[in-house]
Amino acid sequence: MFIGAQVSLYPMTSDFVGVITAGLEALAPHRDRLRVETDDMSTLMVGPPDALFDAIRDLFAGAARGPAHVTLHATISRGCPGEPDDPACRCETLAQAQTQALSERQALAHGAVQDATVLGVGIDVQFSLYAMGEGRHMDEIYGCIAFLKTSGTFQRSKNFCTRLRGDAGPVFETLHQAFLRFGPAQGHVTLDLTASANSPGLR
Ligand SMILES: Cc1ncc(C[n+]2csc(CCO)c2C)c(N)n1
Repeated sequence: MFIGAQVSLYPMTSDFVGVITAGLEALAPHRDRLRVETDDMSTLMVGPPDALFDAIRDLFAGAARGPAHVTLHATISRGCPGEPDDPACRCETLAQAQTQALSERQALAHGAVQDATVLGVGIDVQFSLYAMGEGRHMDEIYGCIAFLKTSGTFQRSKNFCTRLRGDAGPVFETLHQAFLRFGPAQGHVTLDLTASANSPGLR
């Protein structure tokens, strides 16, 4: 399986390079578990989901600790049939999910968010989970939305997406669990994510 993300920070300040650099510096502890490649548009991260979501969380928290309004956009993908298999992306939780009922996966996801580390950085998120394939894929999406509503980070449902709000720790753990535990364990699942911090619209 191939698991990874293309991630971009968009700081709303003339010092945008400083904010992006602060975010990229926060990736340092994750570079030994992920392949990280930055260019002028985005940063590619490839590796297992736990390392991937911790890295995106710390990238965004690193940028959001300053006073500037900053947004992040990420396209996160697992199991894309067009990508090469990469043993570095192996994930025990995905292997186990194949034999777990939806209710069991919801309970495990809930527990993981309860245990998430609080970072002291408040964020807003809007995201969509896409479980590719045929058949009853909406059962997985509705199961995921039921988990989101009990996660403690749910803000509201919108057309095509869900909004979360709270500390970056539990919010990114909610996203991690949605991506990992819902949709076909060995199939193609993507997550489209926009995060925002320090928005003047909230003051
Ligand atoms: C996470 C992330 N990675 C790369 C870019 C692309 N980018 C745009 S400006 C800039 C700094 C000066 O080159 C970089 C690297 C981004 N926006 N966010």
